[in-house]
Amino acid sequence: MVKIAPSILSADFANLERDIKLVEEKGADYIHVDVMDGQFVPNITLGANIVSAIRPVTKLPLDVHLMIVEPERFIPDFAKAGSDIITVHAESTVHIHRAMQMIKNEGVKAGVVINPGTPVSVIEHVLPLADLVLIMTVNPGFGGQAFISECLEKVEQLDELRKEKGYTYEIEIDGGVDNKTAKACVDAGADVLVAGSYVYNSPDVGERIATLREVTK
Ligand SMILES: O=C(CO)[C@H](O)[C@H](O)COP(=O)(O)O
Ligand SMILES: [Co+2]
Repeated sequence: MVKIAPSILSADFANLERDIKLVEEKGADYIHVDVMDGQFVPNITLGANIVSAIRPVTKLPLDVHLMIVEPERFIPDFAKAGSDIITVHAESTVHIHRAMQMIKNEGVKAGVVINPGTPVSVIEHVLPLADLVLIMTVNPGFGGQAFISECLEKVEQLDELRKEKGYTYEIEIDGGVDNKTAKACVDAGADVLVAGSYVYNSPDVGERIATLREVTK
C-alpha cells in the first residue's frame, strides 16, 4: 500500500501540533517537512528548531526535505533535532555523495532529490547509498503548484533500476499530488506520495487521505 506523507507546508503554522496530530490520527505514514532557505528556492520556511519542536508531538517518521544551499552545513542540526529521513537536492551541493554519507553517519536515513529539470543519470552513482529517492513533480519553493507529468518517466527509470540492481530505496513523489494525479504516480512505481495542499486545504483532512488511498488501490 502506498505511503502518504502530508506536507506541513500547507498546515496552519500557528497550530502545527494540532495539524500534525490530525493527519496522524487519519492514517498518514510520514510527516513531510519542507525546509527552504530563500536561496536555493525563492521562499523561506523553517529550520531545525521547528523540527525539534514537533518531534515530541508525533510518533510518525519526520521526512525532512532540505531545499537549502550546501545542506552539509546543517545536516548535523537536523539530525539532532530528530529527523528520521533527511533528503538533499543533487542540485544544492557539489558533494552530494559526501552529504549523503554525513546523513548516514548521523544514524539517519538518507534521501536524494532531483528537480523536474534534472535527469536520473545525475544521481546514478549515489543510488547505492540512498534509502529514499524523491522526484520533484513541481519546481520546488511553493505548495499548490500544478503537477508536471513528464517527471513520471524518471520514476519508471528508478523503479527499473532498483529491480535490476537490487537497490532498496523508496521512491517518493512531491508536488501537485491529488486525487487526479496520485494513481499515475503509483503506477509508475512510487511508494510514497507527498501531499500538502490537497490534504490540508480541506475541512475534511481524513477524507482527503482516504481518497488518496482509494484512487491508488
Ligand atoms: O517540496 C515542496 C515544495 O517545494 C512541497 O513538499 C510540495 O510542493 C507539497 O505541496 P503540494 O502538495 O501542495 O504541491
Ligand atoms: Co517537499
